Amino acid sequence: MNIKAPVITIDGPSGSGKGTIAGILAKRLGWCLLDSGALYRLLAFAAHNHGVDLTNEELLTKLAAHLDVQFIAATEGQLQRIILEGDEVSDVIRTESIGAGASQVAALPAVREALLQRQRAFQEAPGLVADGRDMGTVVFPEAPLKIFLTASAEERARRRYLQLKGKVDGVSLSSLLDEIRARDERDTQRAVAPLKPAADAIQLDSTELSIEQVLERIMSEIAIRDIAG
Ligand SMILES: Nc1ncnc2c1ncn2[C@@H]1O[C@H](COP(=O)(O)OP(=O)(O)OP(=O)(O)O)[C@@H](O)[C@H]1O
Ligand SMILES: Nc1ccn([C@H]2C[C@H](O)[C@@H](COP(=O)(O)O)O2)c(=O)n1
Repeated sequence: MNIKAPVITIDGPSGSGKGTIAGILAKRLGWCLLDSGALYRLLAFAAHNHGVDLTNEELLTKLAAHLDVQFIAATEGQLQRIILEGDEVSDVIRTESIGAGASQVAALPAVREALLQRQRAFQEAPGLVADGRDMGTVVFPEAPLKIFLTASAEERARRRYLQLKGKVDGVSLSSLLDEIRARDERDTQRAVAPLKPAADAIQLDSTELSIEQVLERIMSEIAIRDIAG
């Protein structure tokens, strides 16, 4: 019998805290981590490096199928590291412009299909925490716990501003808010695998919650379902 490892999915819009929560949760549970947005970001970044236009679905699909990428799991003092074609790109793929490119390539159906098995391959024992936009609806529809994490666009822009201020030149709250709204629009309105809560997802609005309060809510849902041993 093929018993699959349990999956906790965390979907939601940009800046809602998915990546932060997924990373801490995976560490606390000792589970694997899938940052699916990183795959779309890597594709946008690789396309830029190889001179592939972000509208060229055929070439992007080939690039997606052959992406030479390595995720190195987080250790005690270090976050997860991402290596693309031999170079560490963990930080350079995090800019808002790569995020916008990722959102653009993510709207192409053949690109999503090319990345599907690569994402499912992360489902390994003892379990997987997966964050993204379609984890609960498309990639892991059988997941025993699905979280849809949101926060107001203003709060998400404020969080992003605090994160980038002092590290990135010329960052402004109003341009971050515009970028977040544009990405929300593209991610929710695309025809294939749009950002939306799965029918059986628990919706959590983190606008007024701290990171620790969000984690507490999720840990109690894990306990109710008895899915983490
Ligand atoms: N509940 C919270 N309260 C305050 N700050 C938060 C909260 N959750 C996350 N943050 C902060 O908000 C910022 C964005 O969080 P994070 O990168 O995890 O969002 P995300 O949903 O993964 O975004 P993206 O989809 O763009 O990768 C980080 O600086 C993080 O520390
Ligand atoms: N499962 C996913 C994950 C990400 N995307 C697209 C849409 C996002 O705007 C972009 C970057 O993701 P982030 O790193 O900000 O989480 O990638 C998607 O379509 N599906």
